Amino acid sequence: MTDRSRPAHAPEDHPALPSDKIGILLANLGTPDATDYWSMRRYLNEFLSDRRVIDLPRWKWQPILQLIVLTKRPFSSGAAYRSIWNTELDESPLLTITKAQTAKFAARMADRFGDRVMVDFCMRYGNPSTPAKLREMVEAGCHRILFFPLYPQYAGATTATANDQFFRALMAEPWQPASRTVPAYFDDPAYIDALARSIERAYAEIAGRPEILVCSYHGMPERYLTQGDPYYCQCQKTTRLLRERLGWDETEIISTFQSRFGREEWLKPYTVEEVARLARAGKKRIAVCAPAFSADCIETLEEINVEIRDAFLEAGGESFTYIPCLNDDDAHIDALAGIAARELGGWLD
Ligand SMILES: C=CC1=C(C)c2cc3[nH]c(cc4nc(cc5[nH]c(cc1n2)c(C)c5CCC(=O)O)C(CCC(=O)O)=C4C)c(C)c3C=C
Ligand SMILES: [Fe+2]
Ligand SMILES: [Fe+2]
Repeated sequence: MTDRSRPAHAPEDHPALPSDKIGILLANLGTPDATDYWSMRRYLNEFLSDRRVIDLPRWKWQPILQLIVLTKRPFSSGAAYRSIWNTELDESPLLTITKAQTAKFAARMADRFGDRVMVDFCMRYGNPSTPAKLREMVEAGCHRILFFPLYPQYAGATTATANDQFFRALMAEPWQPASRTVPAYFDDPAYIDALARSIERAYAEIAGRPEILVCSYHGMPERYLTQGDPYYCQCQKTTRLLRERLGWDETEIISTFQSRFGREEWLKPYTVEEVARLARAGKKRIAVCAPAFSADCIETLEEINVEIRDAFLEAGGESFTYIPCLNDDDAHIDALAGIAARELGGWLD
């Protein structure tokens, strides 16, 4: 319930106003509401019509998207989502994990700042939408909002488009809250430490140490890098900092890029080709982690843990360990809470 009261010294007939709060709105990519053809089509249409994701001119891309991609892909992607779906809650894993992260993060913020801070999450595509969640926060009396895209590495296709959607939603507010966005945290020591600890934990449980750790990042067209997107460089830096924190040498950890979409050249090496090459080069045991994803999703649970695993085993590999994303791991939530507290500087003093 929104806490409303008449401002001090205001006339008797002044409308009651909601209390002055600070909102922290966590944001992730989005996910379909269901796995049937139309739910998948609606989601993919919104996602793949975003010019931050596919930057081709509309006249060129929209006929290909509407007449070719969206007649086929909703079937194949729907089948992939069905294989990982959370049937108990009837939602995608990304949504289940984002809810768990938000609950833990909200508890951390309440411990630190009490009830002046309100925490919620939204998605860039699909539900819960960014405009709907911004409206709820404003309605609850948030006059300041910290918008927090949950992508460790900045990409135009993720961080910037999430921010764009938030700014568009702000345009519709008659009393616009003061707003800040949280920058990428690819080199944040607490995030690197949380990743390192998750890897140390996984390695301690594997019988026979993996010969190499593959850090598989979601890919993007190579052209975006040459046009100035820093994503590739931030991924490389995350891997280097992780290696230094683990105290490993360069032969024990590499960066690769997955999820190629379309015919253009994407960032290389491609994970699916690299794991097969490693197997053919005699590596029998590998581990794979996915530092660009704050939550496990179709790209990790299906693409890495099924397709990329198969590619390694078919090429002669013997042991493939997928190390889950940080999800609602305490060290991850502590890292996110530390970043948020820093970015709130001056608002709660
Ligand atoms: C983590 C960073 C991400 C970048 C960079 C990114 C770029 C990017 N993605 C596509 C196309 C697709 N991505 C899809 C799923 C997806 N992508 C990310 C993250 C990044 N994408 C996440 C977290 C997810 C999972 C969502 C979930 O519900 O689990 C998909 C949909 C899945 C499918 O149909 O296979 C597509 C398509 C492009 C073209 C792109 C380019 C910059
Ligand atoms: Fe993607
Ligand atoms: Fe994929």
